[in-house]
Amino acid sequence: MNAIELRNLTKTYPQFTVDDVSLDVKQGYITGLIGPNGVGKSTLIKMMLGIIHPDSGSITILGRDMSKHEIDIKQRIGIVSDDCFYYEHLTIRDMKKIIAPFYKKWNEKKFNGYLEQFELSPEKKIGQLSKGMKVKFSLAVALSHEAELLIMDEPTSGLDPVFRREMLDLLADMMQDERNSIIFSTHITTDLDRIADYIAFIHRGKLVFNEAKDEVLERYAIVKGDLELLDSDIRNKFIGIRETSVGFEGLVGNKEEAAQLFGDYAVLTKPTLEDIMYFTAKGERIHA
Ligand SMILES: Nc1ncnc2c1ncn2[C@@H]1O[C@H](COP(=O)(O)OP(=O)(O)OP(=O)(O)O)[C@@H](O)[C@H]1O
Repeated sequence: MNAIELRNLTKTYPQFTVDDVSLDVKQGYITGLIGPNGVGKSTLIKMMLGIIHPDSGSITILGRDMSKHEIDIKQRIGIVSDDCFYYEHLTIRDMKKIIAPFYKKWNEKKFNGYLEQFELSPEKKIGQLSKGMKVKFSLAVALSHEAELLIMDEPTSGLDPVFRREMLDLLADMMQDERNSIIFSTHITTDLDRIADYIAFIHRGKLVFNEAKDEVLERYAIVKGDLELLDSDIRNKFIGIRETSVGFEGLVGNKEEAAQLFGDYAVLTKPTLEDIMYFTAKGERIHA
């Protein structure tokens, strides 16, 4: 079963299009949504949350059509972002009084526990919270109403390393219940190395792939070698390539094919998610 099903989603801005994206977010797993700046990650997430509406396509969340059941769906999802549209002039306590009655399964004890754990004072005004504190507050809200699905837009970008680690542990705890799911947009790919099961890679408004992280890391390879190995046919085999005066380093999407092609003449290594993002952006080629 899928926690989220996006089908043929398209949204056009004057200078940018989310272009026919279909994506399944599997229930029971953590999916990382990765991609360089400005490729459409936030636009996709805002569509999932009903904040902006697609020009065409459909969004099904927890088995229900988002365009018809937004209020019911939002009972069951948690939203984590530093941009949560809370009222800036209210204190955390007063904001909670507005939010809590909306949720049928609100757990006040849990919420107060998270405020304490995250060192958030209930007296503090939302407008005075730092970026990281806003993320902590929205995480406290998300974890206090038994959300089955967390939708998180760049949740770790404003967080210090200590809380980042703590947050990843909290997410891992949530995943103990196998019905729960998380989608998590970021360009801090090391967080995903740690916790993601699936990786959805967006580039220039298109989905490049959505695959199990381990399979992605097995399928791609970094190839390093001398410049004399390169001619135009060989260059075309690379998704992205960086050439210097001493040699080249590039990303290929088929490790076996590259191993046959280069034999002992080049060195093949396992890429990181960051390598995949970097070379795909550099190569500017969609290969899905
Ligand atoms: N309301 C809008 N009107 C016009 N263009 C927009 C609007 N919102 C976003 N865009 C454009 O859509 C593109 C994608 O933006 P989006 O915020 O989805 O990217 P992103 O992948 O989340 O980037 P980042 O990692 O930098 O947060 C950008 O070129 C942005 O300028």
